Amino acid sequence: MKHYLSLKDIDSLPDWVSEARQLKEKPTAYKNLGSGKILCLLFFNNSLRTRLSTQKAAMNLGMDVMVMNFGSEGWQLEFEDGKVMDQGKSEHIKEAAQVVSQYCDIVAIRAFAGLKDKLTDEAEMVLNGFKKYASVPVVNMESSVGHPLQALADAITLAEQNSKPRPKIVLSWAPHPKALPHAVANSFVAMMRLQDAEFVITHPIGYELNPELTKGIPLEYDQERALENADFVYVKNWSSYTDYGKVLHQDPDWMMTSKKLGKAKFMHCLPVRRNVVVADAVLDGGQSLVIEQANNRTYAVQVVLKKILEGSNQK
Ligand SMILES: NCCC[C@H](NC(=O)CCC(=O)O)C(=O)O
Ligand SMILES: NC(=O)OP(=O)(O)O
Repeated sequence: MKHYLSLKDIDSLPDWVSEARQLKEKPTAYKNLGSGKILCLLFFNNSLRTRLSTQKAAMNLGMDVMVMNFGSEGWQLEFEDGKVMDQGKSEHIKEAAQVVSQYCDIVAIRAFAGLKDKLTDEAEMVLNGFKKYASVPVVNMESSVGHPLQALADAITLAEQNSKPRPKIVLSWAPHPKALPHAVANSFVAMMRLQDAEFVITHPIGYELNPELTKGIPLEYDQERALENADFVYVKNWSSYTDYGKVLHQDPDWMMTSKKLGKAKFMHCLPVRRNVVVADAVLDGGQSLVIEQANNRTYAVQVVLKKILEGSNQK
């Protein structure tokens, strides 16, 4: 494997999950694999988990890590071909990606959706720009349309917590004051296609995800009905896809509560707005898996980095 850009780069999810769980047992078992290798993390958006878990995973593999925040520290990058660069953008992706490649062995990138223009976001300019012009493997740390490291971590958490042959898993939309991207929900849906589970999506009318990604998956607009007999409830806000990037309403009735959750386990990628997305009692109770999900981010990205390092060592 060269890049890790989406779940399509996983050849066998069960194998990767089991390898990640082995790494969790003995995190420094491959300390020599990354020795002398450098990972460069480029952030165009904020992060807590992705940044620290990726640094930790790289260190577990013996790699050195460099981090750069483009939002506040880097030059503003231009992505358009043939552009007359006489405005605010100082550097073109063509030079930036080639230069960064000279300083590291793997580059990992976070660049969220702008949520202004669907076509621009779906073009994945930042990730694809690096993929095109960088000469080192590229890892997606949440792009416009996907968060495949989160989905891999969630698959690890489900494997650890599930005791049924075919659990019922519900992806439930929640209210939020800001317009948020579709990336986490999209990758969760893609990951669920690789699971043996009864999977249902629930959200208010107008919050349908990209129909190409959700084709064939049951959608239930009645949240209460969707949650009946659920084993796992994955809660997440996203903005409208059809009325692109808009917050249509913030219906507080969609917040996850202990009553609605019933006996199910609660999942969320974090960061989460307490008492808007989910009630305190759920996060503070024994059915919440959010802290373990964040823990598993380390082993998800560690398995990705390990596979890239093993691949590049074979050359
Ligand atoms: N990587 C995890 C989620 C990141 C982002 N959430 C956020 O921006 C929430 C920010 C806030 O609550 O202000 C998202 O939904 O894609
Ligand atoms: N879940 C997640 O990606 O968290 P951060 O945005 O803090 O990295």
